[in-house]
Amino acid sequence: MDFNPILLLSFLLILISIKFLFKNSTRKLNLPPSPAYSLPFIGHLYLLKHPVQRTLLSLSQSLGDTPIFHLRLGNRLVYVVSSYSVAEECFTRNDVVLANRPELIMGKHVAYDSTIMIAAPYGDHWRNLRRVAAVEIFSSLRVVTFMSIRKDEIRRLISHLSRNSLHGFVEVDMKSLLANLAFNNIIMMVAGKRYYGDGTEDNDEARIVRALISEAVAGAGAGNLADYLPIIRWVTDFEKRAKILGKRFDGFLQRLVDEKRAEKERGQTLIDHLLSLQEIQPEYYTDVIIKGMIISLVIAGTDTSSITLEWALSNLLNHPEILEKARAEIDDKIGLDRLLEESDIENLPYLQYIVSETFRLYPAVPLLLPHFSSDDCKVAGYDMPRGTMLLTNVWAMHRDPGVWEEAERFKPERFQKEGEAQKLMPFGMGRRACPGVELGKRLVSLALGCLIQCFEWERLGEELVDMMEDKGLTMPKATPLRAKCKSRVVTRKMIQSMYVYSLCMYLCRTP
Ligand code: HEM
Repeated sequence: MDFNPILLLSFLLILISIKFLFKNSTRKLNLPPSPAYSLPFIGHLYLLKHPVQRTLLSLSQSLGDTPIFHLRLGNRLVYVVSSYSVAEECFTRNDVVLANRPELIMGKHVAYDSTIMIAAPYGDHWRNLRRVAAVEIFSSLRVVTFMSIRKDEIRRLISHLSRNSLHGFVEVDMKSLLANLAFNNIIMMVAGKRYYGDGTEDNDEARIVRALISEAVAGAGAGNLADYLPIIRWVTDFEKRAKILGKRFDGFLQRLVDEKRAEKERGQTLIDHLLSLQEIQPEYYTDVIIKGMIISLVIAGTDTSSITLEWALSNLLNHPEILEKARAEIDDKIGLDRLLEESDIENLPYLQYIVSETFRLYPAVPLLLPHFSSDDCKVAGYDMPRGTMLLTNVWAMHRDPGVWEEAERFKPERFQKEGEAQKLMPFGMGRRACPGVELGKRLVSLALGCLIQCFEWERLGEELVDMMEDKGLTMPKATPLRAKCKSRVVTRKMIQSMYVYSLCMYLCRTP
């Protein structure tokens, strides 16, 4: 090939001008502080250790307790916010600009090219998904209609726990039982079927689906190197695994949709409603839209609720005096003749304080989902260029000693003070905040209240329950919760009434 010096010179000149322009444009920007030593190519990625929320808090402390700082993570500019007031500014004044989501590998392969509600960019398509979900799942009417599902699933959990615990303490694996409760609850709303309980625990599909959810949630966290460094995509099998996961998830979702489609009459589940919409507007309500809606709810609504319950129960086991106080409140207001109902929750302030304190110290999504700026904006007086990823360290905000007295202590009583709950942000804020707040809070409060009312609880031994967190998008416990429980008298009464009810139903049906 001929060597052309003019071409080479022009190429070098272009490179120098691009570098000069880029330098000039970034020099003018007033960026928030940043840790020293951003290495070539990887930037600050070498600092990102698990659990990421703890690392990010240490970094903000090392920069003089700054409420906002920036990191260069591979080829991304990332802002980290750890103060309520700056987060509030992001999700009020800058809410539209920051309502976007960054493109992540899991989003591409598991979330139908980031077209599903949790991952979609801000715009008409996302607005439409939220509108459909608001009508079909999150409206006050639907939340009340689904109450019978929550109640039924919790009764089944109690009945399962009581099986061997009527006459003494038995050891139970609470992590998987709570995960089953949350998953059944969602899938009943979505498809009208349940996967766990009734002796179906060993059902192959149930085990596969639980593994799929765990893998998707674990791989979608903010600490995933492959999302920042293209080379990691090439040299590891992360992307290949994400593709396989996406295919397997899709297979499960398609089966759910096809099962419903094959039924002769349309029922009242979310899939039924979406299939009816598909008949009217087939070009918009495609199977991908329906499957995307289901996966959004399954991923966002399962682990979040069950993990919160696991943390709450772990705290009660480590603080028996708080557990006793909660039980005394329930016994006093409801007694031992009937099971706690959702309508009782508003009369159980101490139970509500325990739930709020769990959301404070153990927010299920510690960094919210990542946001992404679709335009230049200003945050806390600093410039935030278009294309910046925003991580909101809610975990750190909820432990800020300047905001919370004895911030590290599990102390539900703090919420007696009016206005304290308004300082929490476990569901995010603004346009992109969690639409499942009401469903999540109701399930967590009712399930926790019933578990306190129906059982005595003990730790496995003298040792406190381990309270370290594992990695992922949500904040699972590093050590899954196992505990000992023993049925109380109210449980026996509930089981007897369930038997009587089943017997009556059987006799009514028998000619
Ligand atoms: C204790 C329970 C729950 C917690 C702590 C929780 C928390 C959150 C958080 C922090 C976000 C991200 C907000 C942001 O990025 O700014 C979120 C988003 C979301 N949550 Fe929840 N959630 C819970 C339960 C649920 C339930 C039960 C459902 C559905 C049945 C649900 C559906 C969603 C959806 C669809 C999104 C994505 C919203 C969007 O991007 O437009 N969540 N949730």
